[in-house]
Formats: sequence, C-alpha cells, structure tokens
Amino acid sequence: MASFLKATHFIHSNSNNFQSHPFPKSYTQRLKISTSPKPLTMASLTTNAAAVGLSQTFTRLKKQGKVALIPYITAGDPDLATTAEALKVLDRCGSDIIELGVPYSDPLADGPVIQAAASRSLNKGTNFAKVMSMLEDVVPQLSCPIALFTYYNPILKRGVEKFMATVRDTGVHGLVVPDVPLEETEMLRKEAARHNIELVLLTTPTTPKTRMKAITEASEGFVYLVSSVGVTGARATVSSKVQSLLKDIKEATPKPVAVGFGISKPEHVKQVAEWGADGVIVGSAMVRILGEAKSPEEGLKELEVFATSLKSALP
Ligand SMILES: O=P(O)(O)OC[C@@H](O)[C@@H](O)c1c[nH]c2ccccc12
Repeated sequence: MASFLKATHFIHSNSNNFQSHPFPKSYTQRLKISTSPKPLTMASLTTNAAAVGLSQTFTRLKKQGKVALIPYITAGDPDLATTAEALKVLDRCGSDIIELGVPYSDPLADGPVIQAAASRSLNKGTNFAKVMSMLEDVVPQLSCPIALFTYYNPILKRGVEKFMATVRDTGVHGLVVPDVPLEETEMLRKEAARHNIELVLLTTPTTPKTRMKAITEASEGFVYLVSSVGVTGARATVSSKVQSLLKDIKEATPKPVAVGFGISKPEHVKQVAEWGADGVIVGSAMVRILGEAKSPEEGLKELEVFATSLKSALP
C-alpha cells in the first residue's frame, strides 16, 4: 500500500517522479533491444503495416518534418465494438500513434471525463482480456502503432511477465503506466524491453531537472511531457510554460517529446507544435465525443471530424 500511496503522491503532487534508478544503457544500445528481430507471434505473423514501433514512427515523422498526432480513447466506452471502429477511424484520419486506455476503477490521474468513461466501460463488463481480444483483431488492420495505457495495478494483478507477453502478442508496441512506483520503474522497463514493448515515461512541470534527465534517459518510444499540474482534462489554453519545458527536455535528450494534458483544439496543437513538440496527445476531448454522443455512429462521425481538424492544424 505504501508504494501505491507514494505513486498516488507522485500523480497528484506532480513533484515526485519515476526515476531514481541507475542510468540505463545508452539510447542507441537500448534501441537495439527494441529493434532486435521480434519473436514470431500471432500478431507479428498477421500484422501488416503496423509493424513499426513508436520510436521508428517518430524517426519517420522527423524526416518528413511532421509532428505526431496521438489521440487517447478509453477502451469499451461506449462499447468495445465502437472502440474497434474508433481505432480505425483515428488511423484513417492520420493519427500517428493511438493511446488506448484500459479502464480502471481508481483512475487517480484522470479528470471527470475519463473517470466517467472508465466507469461506463467497467459497468458494461469491459476487462483486460476483452480489450486484448479486440486488439488482436483490430491491430492488423491499423497502419499506426498502439500504445496501451494502463494503471500499474492491472499489471501486478496479472504478473509483469505474463502481462507483457499478452500485450506483445496483440501487436501493441507501446505502454504508458502513469503510477508505477519509482523503485519499480527499472524492472518494468527491462521486462517491457524483453518483450519488444516501448515503455513511455512521463515528466511534469514540477519534476526536478535531475529526475527529468533520468526519465528521458529511461523512456522508450518517446518522452511524455505532462503540460500542467493536476489531472487530465481539456483546458481553455495550454500553459506557456510548456515552451521552456520542451526546451529543457530537448537539451537533455535527442529523443522525441510528446505533450499531453489539456490539449483540445486545433489552435492548441498548432501552438505546441510551434514550441517544438514532436507529438501532441489529445485524450479527454476525444473521450467526451465518443462517450457523450447520441449514438455510437454519431460519436464516430464527430470523432472523425474532430481528429481531422487537429491533424490539419499540425505540420
Ligand atoms: O485528457 P487530456 O487532458 O487530453 O490528456 C491526455 C490524457 O488523457 C492521456 O494521455 C491520459 C489518460 N489518462 C492519463 C493519466 C495520466 C497521464 C496521461 C493520461
């Protein structure tokens, strides 16, 4: 319980952070881990274009002078069939990576929109196994990689090794775990790398510089810059502090940096891209559209219009 409280402290205060583990290997060495020949699995046998991972996606975008659009949606809200369609809609609209949230009963870092989506989904009977079987079917139809978003508890419940093997077998490339306790990050990262999964770590506006450096060193795929303190949720504006935070992180690492929290309009994504972000993450605004639409079909149509408007605002 103590480590969980510490983790909770991390999320709410945003002052604590993941890293106090020994600096890992250099980035290029580690890259070999994530680009070593992938174990033959069902997904890799059937996966077509989505065989490209997070870091390779950013490498391609950089060469094209583009910024990644990274939507987040909650699996199973309004239902898993709609989630499967939403992933295809977002892929068709030009999303470069999609963050898919596994609904959890205690989403401490989430604001009201995503909390409500998680409880609607759980009330519909969504669970980890159902999300995985939906992904097994949908991932081979996508051209962009999926980063699974989960709190730490569902990983512990299954056992880290089994969790990673299951996730990799669905063809998922990335993993975001916002509440992993400091002292367990290194173990999780190693286990993820062993299964060719890129574990994305988060840094916040209140993360001390030394810890931010350790986070950028250890993060795989990209570095997640949380734009503002507090929980997820659309904001009227994006804090101008993001500009200096991006500058500090880019001085610390050559790795791509994607910004999330509060981004919900085309002018937001344009601004964050101009400040030098390699990617923009939009969650609550997407989740609200799907969860509050009159029907799933309506929600998918509105999602397509919204995602297209964001994509056209990005270079
Ligand atoms: O919802 P927003 O404000 O657009 O922020 C993205 C966020 O939803 C997504 O990345 C996410 C969902 N739940 C989280 C918990 C912690 C950190 C990040 C997240």
